[in-house]
Amino acid sequence: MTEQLTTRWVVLDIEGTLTATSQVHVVLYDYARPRLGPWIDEHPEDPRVTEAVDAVRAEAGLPADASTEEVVRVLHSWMDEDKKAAPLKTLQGLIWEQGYARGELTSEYFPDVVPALKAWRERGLALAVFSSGSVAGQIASFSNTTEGDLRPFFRHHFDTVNAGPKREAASYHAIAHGLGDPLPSEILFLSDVPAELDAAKTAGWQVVGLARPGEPYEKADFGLHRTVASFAELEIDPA
Ligand SMILES: CSCCC(=O)C(=O)COP(=O)(O)O
Ligand SMILES: [Mg+2]
Repeated sequence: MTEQLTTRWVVLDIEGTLTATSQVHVVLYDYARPRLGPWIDEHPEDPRVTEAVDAVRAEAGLPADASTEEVVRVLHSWMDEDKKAAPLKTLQGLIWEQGYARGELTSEYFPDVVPALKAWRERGLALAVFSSGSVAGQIASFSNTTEGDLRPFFRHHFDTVNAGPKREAASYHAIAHGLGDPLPSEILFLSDVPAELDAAKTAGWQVVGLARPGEPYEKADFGLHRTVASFAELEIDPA
């Protein structure tokens, strides 16, 4: 079934919406896992790294002088449980940035994604991203994809640091402000996670859930939210 919508902005989640969850949990997490310890030890002067490490220690209840090994043990356990903790996302993003720049990582999207993004842009819609992945990691991931460099597609990037938690309405108010304060009803959020859709809806946004076949949220309870299995089911006109 086709869902017809009218909007100015389309804000997109990444994992489970643009890309398969396995791309993040297997490809990207496996790339980051063995590199976390060396990255921390090799960047003692980088405030992004030292602040993230301090934040891990604090959040995990480790002493302020806990070793890299202890910090990495916590980071690995967070990846095992897919905890979307900001300091983990910061460190992963830096490592992925290098991986994409070196050509060791290439992003792959669901087949319906890039054709839809192109069509929406051609229609004059503006695109932005809101993901738990850090802004640096997001931008890097769009730089080297199986379909080329997609960075020019997106006007804004938001993460849990510059916007806030994905399951809180306040984050969507902050994003709307970052987009230049369009009417909330002129922003459409696409995500696979019902709680994220709830929060965006509370902020007055339009929302559509992605119930993609084979993905963890395929059979989730989306409540009253409209859902599609693919972007091909979305027909979006500019407001
Ligand atoms: C290269 S972006 C990596 C995405 C990521 O780390 C992540 O946790 C995705 O979460 P999302 O909020 O996009 O579902
Ligand atoms: Mg998601």
